[in-house]
Amino acid sequence: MLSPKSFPFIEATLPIIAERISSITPNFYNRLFAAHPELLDGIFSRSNQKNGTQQQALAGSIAVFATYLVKHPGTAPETMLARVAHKHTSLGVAEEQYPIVYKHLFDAIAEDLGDALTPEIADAWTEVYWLMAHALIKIEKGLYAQQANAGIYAPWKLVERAETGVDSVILSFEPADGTPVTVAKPGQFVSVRMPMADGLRQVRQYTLSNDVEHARRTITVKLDVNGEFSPVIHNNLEIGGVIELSNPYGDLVIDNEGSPLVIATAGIGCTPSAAALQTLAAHGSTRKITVLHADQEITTWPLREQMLESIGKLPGATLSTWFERGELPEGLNAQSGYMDLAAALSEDAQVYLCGPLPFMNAVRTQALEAGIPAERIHYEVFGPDVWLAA
Ligand SMILES: NC(=O)C1=CN([C@@H]2O[C@H](COP(=O)(O)OP(=O)(O)OC[C@H]3O[C@@H](n4cnc5c(N)ncnc54)[C@H](O)[C@@H]3O)[C@@H](O)[C@H]2O)C=CC1
Repeated sequence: MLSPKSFPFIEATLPIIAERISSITPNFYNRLFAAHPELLDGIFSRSNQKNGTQQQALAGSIAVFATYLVKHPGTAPETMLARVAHKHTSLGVAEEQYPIVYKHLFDAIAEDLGDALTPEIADAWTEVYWLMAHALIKIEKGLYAQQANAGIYAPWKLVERAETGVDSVILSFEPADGTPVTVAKPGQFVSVRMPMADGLRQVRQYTLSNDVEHARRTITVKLDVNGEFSPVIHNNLEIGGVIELSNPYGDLVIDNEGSPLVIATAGIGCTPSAAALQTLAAHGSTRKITVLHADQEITTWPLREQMLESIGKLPGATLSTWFERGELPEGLNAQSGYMDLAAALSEDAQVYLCGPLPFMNAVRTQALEAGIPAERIHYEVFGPDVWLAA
């Protein structure tokens, strides 16, 4: 909890920090990478640096955390902290890195605010930083301790590869050494680390799309021709090829039983839902599940066969689909255009969303307007969570 001494300084400077934070974070990352270029090899994504989403996500999380301390003293933004901690642990972030981030972040703040940063204000924001850092370190230690091994990455061998939808590929890996395998949960992701053409390693997180409870990792990767990572996965990885996968992380997990579920996905955003449906079916779940999926057309829907097979095994599941073009398929409760969530919602529903950001904005608004409280609307964002800040 924020000390009474710091509270008025944070309350008074929150608007100025919130306004300046988006120009402070780019300066912070420049300083950090100048002092620690090794962090660009296998931890930070240079694409997210270039397109600014990493800076936005950091700025957003600091602003959200400080606002929380001021508006709800004694509580913490649990969802945000858990989300950040799961991402950090999938990258191997360690306690020793927090003082390094502190130094460069506060140097950037000092440069930006100049004389306006009095010692009292600096002390108050230092307290905020360490409250957030210690909260994260605690969660991250707990997450590391839950793993079957003490490492960050282990080598995994590609054993199966299949095309799905358009431009997407399902990749299944088996352990390439004796590292003990953590059993994953549906909805979790792994970090994938691979060397790029210039030798620098890059990392991306991919949701497990199948086999979550087995000693096997299956991910589904959509090709982004303008991206850096997915073309390497698509073009350079052949059966027998070995890459590095992290232990599984992610807190957006769907339980076998409970109140009615509404799972609304679009495009490649169906990967967590495909894993959840497969696992629910394997456990013989009788939960009431409304599956909604929107895609460009029937042939562009990735993991379609797997999802339809799982839905067929779930007595409580129903499916509705929306397609922007092409002939509407039979038997899939298909409609033209964008998804309309309203008809699927019941008062006690837990709603899970995953898809491109414009889709999530649209369906989240529909759910809120239909009276579903925000805490029952869960979502997965691929990449830095710029949505949370917004
Ligand atoms: N949760 C996340 O962070 C996700 C992010 N993405 C990002 O989005 C990119 C595009 O993903 P694709 O699968 O190619 O999606 P896409 O561009 O094929 O769109 C899939 C469907 O989303 C729906 N949609 C799109 N815009 C909408 C809007 N304004 N309102 C309502 N519905 C809308 C449409 O039904 C569309 O067919 C990916 O490359 C990825 O970077 C994709 C999936 C999940």
